[in-house]
Amino acid sequence: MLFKGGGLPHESLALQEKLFGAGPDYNFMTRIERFKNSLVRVQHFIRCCARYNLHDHADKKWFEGVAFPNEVSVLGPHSGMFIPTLKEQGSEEQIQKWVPQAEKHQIMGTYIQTELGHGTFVRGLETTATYDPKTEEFILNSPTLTSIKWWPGGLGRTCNFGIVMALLYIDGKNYGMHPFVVQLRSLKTHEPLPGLTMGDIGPKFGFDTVDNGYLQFNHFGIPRENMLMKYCQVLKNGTYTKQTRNPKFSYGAMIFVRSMVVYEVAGQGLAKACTIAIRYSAIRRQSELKKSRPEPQILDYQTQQYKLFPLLALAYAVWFTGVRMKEIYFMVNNEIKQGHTERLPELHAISSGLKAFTTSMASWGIERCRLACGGHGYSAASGLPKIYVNATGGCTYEGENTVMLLQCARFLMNIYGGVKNGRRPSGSVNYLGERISSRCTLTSEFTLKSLADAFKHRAARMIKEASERLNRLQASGNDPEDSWNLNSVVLTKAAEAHCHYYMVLVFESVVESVEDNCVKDILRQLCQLLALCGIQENSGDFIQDGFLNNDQLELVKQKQLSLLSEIRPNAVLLVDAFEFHDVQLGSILGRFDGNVYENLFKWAKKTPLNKPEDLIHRLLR
Ligand SMILES: CC/C=C\C/C=C\C/C=C\C/C=C\C/C=C\C/C=C/C(=O)SCCNC(=O)CCNC(=O)[C@H](O)C(C)(C)COP(=O)(O)OP(=O)(O)OC[C@H]1O[C@@H](n2cnc3c(N)ncnc32)[C@H](O)[C@@H]1OP(=O)(O)O
Ligand SMILES: Cc1cc2nc3c(=O)[nH]c(=O)nc-3n(C[C@H](O)[C@H](O)[C@H](O)COP(=O)(O)OP(=O)(O)OC[C@H]3O[C@@H](n4cnc5c(N)ncnc54)[C@H](O)[C@@H]3O)c2cc1C
Repeated sequence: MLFKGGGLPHESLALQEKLFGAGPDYNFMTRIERFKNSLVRVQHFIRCCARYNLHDHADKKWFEGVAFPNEVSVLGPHSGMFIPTLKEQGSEEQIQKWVPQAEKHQIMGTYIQTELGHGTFVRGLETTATYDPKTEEFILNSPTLTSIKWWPGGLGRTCNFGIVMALLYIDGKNYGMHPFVVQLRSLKTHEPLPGLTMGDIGPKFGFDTVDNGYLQFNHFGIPRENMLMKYCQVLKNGTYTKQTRNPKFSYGAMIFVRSMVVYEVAGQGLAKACTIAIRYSAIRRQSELKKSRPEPQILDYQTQQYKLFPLLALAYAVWFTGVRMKEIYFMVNNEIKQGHTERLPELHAISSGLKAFTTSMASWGIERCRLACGGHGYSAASGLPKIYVNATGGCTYEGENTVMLLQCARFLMNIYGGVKNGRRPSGSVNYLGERISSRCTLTSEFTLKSLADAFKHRAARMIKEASERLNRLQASGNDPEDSWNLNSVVLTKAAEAHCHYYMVLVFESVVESVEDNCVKDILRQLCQLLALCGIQENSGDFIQDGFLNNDQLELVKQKQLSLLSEIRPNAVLLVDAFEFHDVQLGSILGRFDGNVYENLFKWAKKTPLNKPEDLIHRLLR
């Protein structure tokens, strides 16, 4: 019960729904069958929302976790981007008009930004929305091949509405990117409206249950009232007005999803993978530790513990960090709504940095879990391939990870520059204003404070060095842009060090807040392991300036190894504590009852290749 709190009743309700628990096996379906199956589930989910009065986004999420295990449905873009953007960027009138229909699923929408030629560089997008005061319409157009919208989830076949990000033109003047509500398909026939060419972009690495799509506009008119006008307005006569505001408000949907992805994608994905790999490692027996003794559980091999327990610690860390990231998002967003925008840059930086840092770590960790399961990990029955292909998408969507780290670094450079000029930083970067000790306080006790301080030292030093290197590059004649590019590897590493410190700090604060001494001790061990592995894997960063010496590094290694044995008795309990139901794991290896072999055999017998099939039979005869 460490995690779930108020979510359980909704999860139990969802688990009672036969359609979610049973049905055809995902692994034996073609992509089209997967997509259709997901749509059937979407419809049932919508009925359940009405039946159980599910309105709150968080309540629905519990349900979705059971209805769409380890996959994204078309409801993701609808409830995660379309509705929040309407709410955040629409005027009161617009919210009244569209949000109730969208919440009742009478219209289904998505977020249409990326184009064939540009995803990362939002200012390079080419779709135009030209205002015509005579008809009081915006004319949407795709002027080039590269301007065709490409990727939006649900666009291919499902959605009948979308929020299209396009360059606003009035009287030949470009006012930059703005959001427009666009009806895409007939509400009667579901056919694309005239002037739109659209469809699915084809098979992908994962995301089989989502129809990521393309959309080409051919001078397609929409009413003036369809530009989202909370912050900027276009009057009937074509006058453009805007509130004093940060132009980056129109990037708000991205900040929201980045903030959610840390928990929903990285935290959940890695925790599920660890659950599967650790439970299976307690079931699987192989080789011998001692002659003539029973084969040990593979979890008793130190090397297996060394593979999996750091990932378990990481899963806890990412989970806690994801919860904290959500809290920060809602807190700062409330401040922004009340006109206090001071913390927007920090929110952008920390959500970009953590989204990148945690999805990369989780993606790497899920693959390690799969490898740790040997041959059976390679089978779809393990559930790990599906978890991996869907979670690793998080490294790319909502801002490619390197680019996101560079956004975080940009903020860190601004803050560090400010500190040099006497400004006091606050929030997640307040340590940049502190005098950081150059002496390492780590002793064999490895208190959480001393470990966090080591990460603080590393982050502060790497940020300082990245800033100084940037200045040197400029001083030696490079312009600011070239200097940035020539320094960008160093900058991404500084951003990672900042995020790493943040994650260790969050974990430490969670441990300190736990009252039950037994739970506290176990979590402390995990937090220590997380930090010690971080030090060892990045040891160069800690010894480069003499902060850590060889003796201390040896202590780090020894403690890491002793923690493996200390964690071993609780390992299975620690993954059980995530409380994933078998339906959510979708894994034979990770089954709660441990009946792995019997069910693998049953599963293999069901595979379609074992069914009588004329052509195969003829070819093989
Ligand atoms: C669908 C969601 C479902 C559910 C939601 C709930 C839970 C989530 C869980 C799961 C999600 C599951 C599935 C979803 C699956 C997929 C959905 C995917 C959707 C998409 O991918 S939508 C498209 C996303 N696209 C991007 O992210 C593009 C990335 N690029 C950019 O953001 C920008 O172009 C970039 C790189 C930031 C550069 O912008 P720009 O060139 O304009 O800025 P500068 O670099 O010049 O910087 C200027 C200045 O502005 C600051 N800044 C930049 N961005 C922001 C921002 N967003 N907010 C605030 N400030 C910003 C920047 O730092 C600079 O500041 P400075 O001058 O230094 O002070
Ligand atoms: C599963 C999935 C779902 C998606 N859903 C949606 C959706 O619903 N709506 C939507 O609008 N979009 C969606 N997208 C698109 C997604 O947002 C973009 O693919 C993403 O933002 C990355 O942009 P890109 O494809 O242009 O990558 P690119 O920018 O082309 O990246 C390619 C490489 O170039 C590097 N690079 C690019 N710019 C820089 C730079 N400035 N500095 C250093 N390196 C750089 C990157 O690091 C990367 O290594 C989705 C994508 C995926 C994979």
